[in-house]
Amino acid sequence: KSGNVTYYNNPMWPGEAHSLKMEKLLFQEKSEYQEVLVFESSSYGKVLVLDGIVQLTQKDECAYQEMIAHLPLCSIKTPKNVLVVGGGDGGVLREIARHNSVELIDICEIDKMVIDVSKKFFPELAIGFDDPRVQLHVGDAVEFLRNSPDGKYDAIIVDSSDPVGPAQELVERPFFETLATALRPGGVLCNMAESMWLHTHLIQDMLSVCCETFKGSVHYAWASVPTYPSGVIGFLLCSTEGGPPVDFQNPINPIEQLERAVQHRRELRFYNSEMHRAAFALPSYLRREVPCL
Ligand SMILES: NCCCCCc1nc2ccccc2[nH]1
Repeated sequence: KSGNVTYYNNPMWPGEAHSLKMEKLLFQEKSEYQEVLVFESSSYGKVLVLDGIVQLTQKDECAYQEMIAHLPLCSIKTPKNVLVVGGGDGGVLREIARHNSVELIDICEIDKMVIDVSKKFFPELAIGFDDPRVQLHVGDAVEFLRNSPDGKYDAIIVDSSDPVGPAQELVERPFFETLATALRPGGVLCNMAESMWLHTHLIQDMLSVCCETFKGSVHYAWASVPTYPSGVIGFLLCSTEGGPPVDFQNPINPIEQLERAVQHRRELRFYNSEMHRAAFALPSYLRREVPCL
């Protein structure tokens, strides 16, 4: 049926309602972990919703997928082994594949339905799974990392949903410690870090845990994503100690050099080295609130 899909009273945006006009309902089922919904919107293309929270739309997914992948990968010289936690829609894999220094892309997604739904309705994202470097692991990332050798990864990207469901454990201290152990010295972590307008306390909590856990550098960056409540989404960037210091604000491995190398992939729509630098400019209230920046 067509009409408006409106989300009231979600704890992620108390006191607000967010609405998109729906042309056609395409998929709605409960997986083992969450409700998975796909609909054709009037103005943002197809929309993927998990437990009532918009995860991506065809129109603005580029901002999120490109930033969460290239902010970390353009901050180190030659990323080789990369791990994606979550990311079952495949969009981040599509972006990582642009980096020809990458040799292995492990992805650990807990909900197979997200992968299957993306392949059916979002082929321009699920194309990420076609890259021969991708190794798919369906399951819990905590379990996956328990069996992973220390210091295996140059970069880890946590493309999670909100910590109000299957992703709850991904924002707690033990998991950040597990991530730090899985990274090589001077390795980088980038995880989805909510809205600086709505989740300052959650961001503050995550940042203070990361300042203690990652003895390298810890930074917060953000991007405009109109279909996320408050219109912005943040990224937490951390590097482990013991390697060359990582200066997140000045991409040591600029995407523009890579672009010349690999022409046949879909071109970037959002990320570039200027947007990379700009993403770390923070409002004063956040700079004051955020320790160790
Ligand atoms: N896994 C893709 C990213 C998911 C982000 C979901 C998200 N982004 C938000 C922004 C403001 C409020 C709630 C939000 N929930």
